[in-house]
Formats: sequence, C-alpha cells, structure tokens
Amino acid sequence: MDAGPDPHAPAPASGAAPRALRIGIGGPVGSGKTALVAALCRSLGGELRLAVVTNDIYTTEDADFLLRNGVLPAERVRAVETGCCPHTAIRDDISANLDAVEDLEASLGPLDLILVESGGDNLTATFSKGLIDKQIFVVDVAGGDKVPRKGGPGVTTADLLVINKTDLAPLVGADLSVMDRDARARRGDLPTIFQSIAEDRGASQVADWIRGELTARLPVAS
Ligand SMILES: Nc1nc2c(ncn2[C@@H]2O[C@H](COP(=O)(O)OP(=O)(O)OP(=O)(O)O)[C@@H](O)[C@H]2O)c(=O)[nH]1
Repeated sequence: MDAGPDPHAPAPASGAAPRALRIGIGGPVGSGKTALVAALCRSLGGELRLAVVTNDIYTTEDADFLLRNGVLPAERVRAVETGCCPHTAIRDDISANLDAVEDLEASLGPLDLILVESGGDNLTATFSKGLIDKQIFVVDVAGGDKVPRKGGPGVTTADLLVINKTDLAPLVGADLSVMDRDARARRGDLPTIFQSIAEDRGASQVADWIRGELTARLPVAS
C-alpha cells in the first residue's frame, strides 16, 4: 500500500531535508527495540527535533516505558494499540501509524527524525515503505547465534541490522564471530552493528548511523 505524499509535511527550508526522516525499528519480542529507542532519545534528543511512535498489541507499555524513564517529553510520544499482529499495523494497514506520525508533525511543527517502533514480532516483519524511509532490525544474542543465519526479510534487507545484548554472549554461549560471518553472508554490503545497550546507554554506533542518514538526505549545495 502506497500512502502517497504526506499532506502535513513542512515546507522545506532552504538547505534542509524535505521532511522528517522516518525510521522503523522492528525485531523479535524482547530483542531491545524499546531500549534502543530510549537510548537514541538520550543521545539524539538534545540535537534533533525528535518524536516517537510506539506499537503494542493490547497496551501502551512501550510508550509508558519511555515516559517513565523521562527520555522524551510526553507530547513527543504517541502510542498505537494495534489490536492485531504487529506486522499488520506496520506493513498492511498502516493508517493508525500514519495518523500518529501526521499528528506529531501537525502538533509539534517540523521535525528532523521520527522513530516508529513496531510491536515485537518474528523474523518476517517488515515495514511498508509508505510508512518509513529506513528500517532498523534488532535481534539479540540471547536468541542464539543462529539467528542471522536463519535470515528472513528483516535480517536480510533491513537498512541496518543491530545485534543487541552482546554483554550476554558469554552467558548464553553465543559466538559473536559466527553471527558476524552469517550476517555478512546474508546482507552483503548492508551494515550490521553489534552493541550492548546495557554497556552503551546512548547506543552511540546507531546514533552515528542515523546522523549519517540525515546528512545523506541534505540537498547538495550548488
Ligand atoms: N543485558 C542486556 N539487556 C538488555 C539490553 N537491551 C535491552 N535489554 C533488556 O531486555 C529486555 C527487553 O528489552 P525491550 O527494549 O523491552 O525489548 P523490546 O524489543 O522492546 O520488547 P517488545 O516490545 O516486548 O517486543 C529488557 O529487560 C531490557 O532491559 C542489552 O543490551 N543487554
């Protein structure tokens, strides 16, 4: 489904990107998506006009976590209760998510970055290109070092693969070099980041990747 142009997109200022970069964050249940969103709010919230849309099936758990942890003011967070499989709301019927994005842009004015966190799903979940510009897929080492090898569209095609909870690798017997080899085999030149949010509370490598994506969208000065 193609959502077409965004009617709420702010008029581009001279030298500025046309509208907020929308990044979808998906991945299996418990891999660390909300922890990543919170970390990115910590590292980027002071330098970018940032807002977040969370998706949960029956609750507003993830939005509540962000608010409880004070990583972003309440007016910058919207919670979508999907009431159905998480992938349906980010891939098939994206209207509730688009409404949330447009509502944020209408109430806050021009934004630089909107993070859309999917509800936890499985390795097949992907975002509609009508909803987001770039997709980050988060898996974690506690799921086993076989996960990248299993592939699926998230692992194989996401613009960025994040392998989270590296601090747990020795505890669960996960071999990071195997995960690295398999991720390269599945993804070719697409980037993969290994991280532990427990050890790097600002997810600095992912924040840097986002800064790079924002820079890449800026019009080339003539
Ligand atoms: N040890 C360790 N724990 C982590 C790390 N990142 C997240 N966690 C923990 O893993 C658990 C799940 O993290 P969440 O961020 O809620 O995972 P999620 O992917 O958003 O989960 P759902 O929204 O339920 O799919 C929480 O208890 C986090 O504190 C990490 O790098 N290392």
